[in-house]
Amino acid sequence: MHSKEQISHDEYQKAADWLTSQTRHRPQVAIICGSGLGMLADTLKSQNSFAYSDIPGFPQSTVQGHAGRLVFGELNGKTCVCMQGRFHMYEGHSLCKTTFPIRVFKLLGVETLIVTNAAGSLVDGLHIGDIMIIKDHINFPGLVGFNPLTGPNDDKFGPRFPAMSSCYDKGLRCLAMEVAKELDVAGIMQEGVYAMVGGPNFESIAEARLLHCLGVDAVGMSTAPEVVVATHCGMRVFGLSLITNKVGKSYEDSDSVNHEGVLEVGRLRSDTVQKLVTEIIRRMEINNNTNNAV
Ligand SMILES: O=P(O)(O)O[C@@H]1C[C@H](O)[C@@H](CO)O1
Ligand SMILES: Nc1nc2[nH]cnc2c(=O)[nH]1
Repeated sequence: MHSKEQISHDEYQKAADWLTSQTRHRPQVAIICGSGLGMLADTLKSQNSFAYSDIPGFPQSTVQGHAGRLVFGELNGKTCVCMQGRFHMYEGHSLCKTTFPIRVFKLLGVETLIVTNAAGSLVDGLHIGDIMIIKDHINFPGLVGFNPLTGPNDDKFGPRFPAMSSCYDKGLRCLAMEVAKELDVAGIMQEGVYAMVGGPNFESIAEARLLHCLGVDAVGMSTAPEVVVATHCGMRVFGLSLITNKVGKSYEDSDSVNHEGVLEVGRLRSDTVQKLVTEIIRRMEINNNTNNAV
């Protein structure tokens, strides 16, 4: 599935112009809700929401737990746009379609992207229900050429060869830990490395052992392409993985993971994730003088 699909600048612009004509909100922060974490969008005040099917160029969500709505609104003094449902490579979307909303957000003036996901833990220190602040990622599809930036570079968004050595903003990671301490949830939070695999199957035991050997703390099926595209166009990025399951590394393990279980942990922890993100957004500094539109 090495997609050659290209999306022109005009197509991103068309979606951005349509949204601008439909809502008075001009978002500074975009939030992507992971599996089972869609209720984050419900916290926005003065909401305007749009079904993905109504937005020019948007793909459709096909996964349970991903509603398929873009919600605009205010959160603790910041204007936000929330993806209630994301797109995954395994749904059959090309990677440039999977990441289509990110460039639309850029054109809307978004400066900061907050990504959330559900992920399986590969290490002893990360338990079900813990929240991992993403420090770095391994983009497995990207390493073998499945990258949303493949194809002619759109210089209006960013450079041909973008650096990825500091894509998860350090200031926001420190802020998240401070907030976690104040909310008394620091005990379930730590930084770690997220790896994206293509999915949709969960890991075999041998794959889990390989990921563990490679230094992966948590594994999932999303996020890295979104972060690559956001970093390429100069956005500040913050990411959280909710640990929904342990990834079995022993042939003696009898537990096996399933999507319903993943969604259930999302529901159980939604309140904590919501409080954390809301408070981080409240304290986050926004550079109002930056005109990010390209
Ligand atoms: O959208 P995210 O990355 O949170 O979803 C994860 C990966 C799969 O889509 C699904 C598996 O249960 O959860
Ligand atoms: N690949 C993968 N994705 C997940 N999403 C939630 N849990 C998991 C997991 O164990 N593996």
